[in-house]
Amino acid sequence: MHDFHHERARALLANATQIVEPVEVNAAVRRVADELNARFNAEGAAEFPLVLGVMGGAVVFTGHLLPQLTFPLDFDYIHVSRYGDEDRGGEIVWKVIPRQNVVGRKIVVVDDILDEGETLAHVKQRLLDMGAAEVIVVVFADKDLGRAKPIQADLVGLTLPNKFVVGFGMDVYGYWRNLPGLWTIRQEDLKQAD
Ligand SMILES: O=P(O)(O)OC[C@H]1O[C@H](OP(=O)(O)OP(=O)(O)O)[C@H](O)[C@@H]1O
Ligand code: HPA
Repeated sequence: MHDFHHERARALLANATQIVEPVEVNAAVRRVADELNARFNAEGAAEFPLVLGVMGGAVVFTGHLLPQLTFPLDFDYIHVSRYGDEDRGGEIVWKVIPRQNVVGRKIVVVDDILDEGETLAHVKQRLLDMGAAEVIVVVFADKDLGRAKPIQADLVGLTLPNKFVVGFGMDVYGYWRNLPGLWTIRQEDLKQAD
């Protein structure tokens, strides 16, 4: 079983193409941090936002972003999945739902990627329905689908081409969230390929 996953993960990466170097990834995180710092450190701003990481994909971005934020904040996470171990989105499955600490708060939702936008549209609506005062959506990457999405991010680190991407928290069939740069998976290696 482990041999199977090891071989499959290595084969997927062997055929993949690197599209963003780690140095560019880090620069994108820095830009997002600078924008958040400018907003929440602004003259007269006395806000205390709740930063909410959307697990699992957001784990790496969140881990890099938080130490670069220079204003007082609260941190918590939610866990929601729409892709599971697939390369195409399906039903939204909540694994850890938002807690009551979202009520009345200004929330900075942090996720790795805005793809079709279904996940974050659902997350934002749920937070507002629970009584969040404001929801600011921050994504490391926004995939350029060439069409409108049900939600737009308030802050974006990088815009990516319309290809299946792995690295910096993003996985293919559970593999390679740990890559420090971004890679695209060869179309023929995806299950959805005909
Ligand atoms: O814009 P969408 O098309 O809805 O896709 C974006 C979502 O998909 C990924 O999560 P996934 O369901 O793969 O779970 P994961 O975070 O555990 O990888 C990613 O982390 C986003 O939350
Ligand atoms: N890669 C990995 N996970 C994803 C993607 C992607 O391109 N889109 C949505 N979740």
